[in-house]
Amino acid sequence: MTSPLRLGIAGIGTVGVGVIRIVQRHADMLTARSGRPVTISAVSARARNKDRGVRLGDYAWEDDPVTLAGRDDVDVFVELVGGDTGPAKDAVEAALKAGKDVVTANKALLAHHGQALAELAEANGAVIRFEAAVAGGIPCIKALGEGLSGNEITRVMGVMNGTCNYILTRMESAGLAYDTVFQEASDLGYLEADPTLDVGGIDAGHKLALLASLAFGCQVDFDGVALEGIERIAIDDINHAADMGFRVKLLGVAQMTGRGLEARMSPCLVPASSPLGQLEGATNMVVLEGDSVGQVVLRGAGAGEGPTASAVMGDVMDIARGIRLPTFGRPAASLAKPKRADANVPAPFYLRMVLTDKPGALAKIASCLGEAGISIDRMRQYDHAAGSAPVLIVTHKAMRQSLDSAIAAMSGTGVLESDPVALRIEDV
Ligand SMILES: NC(=O)C1=CN([C@@H]2O[C@H](COP(=O)(O)OP(=O)(O)OC[C@H]3O[C@@H](n4cnc5c(N)ncnc54)[C@H](OP(=O)(O)O)[C@@H]3O)[C@@H](O)[C@H]2O)C=CC1
Ligand SMILES: N[C@@H](CCO)C(=O)O
Repeated sequence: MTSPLRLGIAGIGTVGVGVIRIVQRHADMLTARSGRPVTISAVSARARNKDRGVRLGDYAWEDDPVTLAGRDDVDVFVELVGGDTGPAKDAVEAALKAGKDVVTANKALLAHHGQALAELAEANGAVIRFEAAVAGGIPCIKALGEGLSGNEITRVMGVMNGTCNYILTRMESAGLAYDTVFQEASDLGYLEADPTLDVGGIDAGHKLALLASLAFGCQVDFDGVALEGIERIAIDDINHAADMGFRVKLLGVAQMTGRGLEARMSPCLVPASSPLGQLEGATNMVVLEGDSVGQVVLRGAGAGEGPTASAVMGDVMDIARGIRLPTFGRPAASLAKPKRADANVPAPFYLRMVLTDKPGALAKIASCLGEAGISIDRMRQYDHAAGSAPVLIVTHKAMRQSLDSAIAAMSGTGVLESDPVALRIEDV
């Protein structure tokens, strides 16, 4: 029989346990599909005696993931610890230096160190696979890197943080305030240990940076992703959007423009009738656009034990079958640093603000927009509360930079009671 592919799994939390369950449950099927058995030699985590609800007795134990990565009986190092520094990074580097292939779900690690790790892998004849790092169970890396590799990719988009989509859709369906739903998400265990990673758009930004590298053949450039979180979205924004036929989504968009690579992760208004607009709960959606294929929409679970382990195992199976592709779709040395777009493609914007209710207040705001070259499409004062006037404005297409300078000018008028909320209306 062909020699087995032997895994060393570092991290036996949610995802690691899911991977072990698949290997144990589907041993015969995996062998039949890949032509060789897939086995586990050793595992590593912090707490050796913790009951993880899965059989571990057949596997060697290592306290240190770096030692695990260097074991002679490990062909593929499966990194499911997490974090962009510390044991995850040290162990992945050790595995690659030893010429071992790496499968990881760690978007933070690759968003920050993807280029260096891809170079290290190639220098040592190893491969890195990371399907689980972007949109959990959705095989979007494989779709982009393989199925669509005959296309020039024109745009990639996605709702890639389930927690944020849960919060935004639950606010709308239950009419609840952000803080209330944030607490619900926390009680349900959805939030990362540091919730800013979710609601600040950072986790989804990591994922977008990885997709953009594959899509546009450039180095991973997480610092080039313009990030904005959902913390300032109020139930008023959700309701106004719904009145106009839109939904608010934390949307990632990456596209190559004449000005360079535009990559942003921010709350946007999308048509309620679009596939993205209809995405409910903690589900993810990735939209890929190519010059020959047109638009491809992938929808599925972006997190959780089963879906994420499914993606990890897809990568393991490719390695078992002998499929060896460069980390970001082409040799690392050929990936150039992307030129960052100095301005975004223009779009209409939604603006909500609270003004001091006094004569001329609205005129001052309108003139700030006019002086920045921004034309107003719709404007209304929608409520009144003791001296304050909430106002909603929808602009014609404008550059975000122009809008930001208009908002900066507004803050000098003395009529703003709080910083305006500005949301791009995205053409999806
Ligand atoms: N959970 C999900 O739905 C998804 C997760 N991911 C990514 O997958 C990776 C794993 O996530 P998840 O399974 O949720 O994380 P968990 O927190 O559930 O598990 C992390 C595991 O790593 C172990 N660990 C932590 N520090 C060390 C260390 N210093 N040495 C050895 N082991 C260590 C922990 O040990 P112990 O159990 O003993 O504490 C635990 O087993 C992360 O990169 C995450 O971003 C990606 C997509 C979805
Ligand atoms: N915190 C992430 C987990 C999956 O990466 C989410 O909510 O989507």
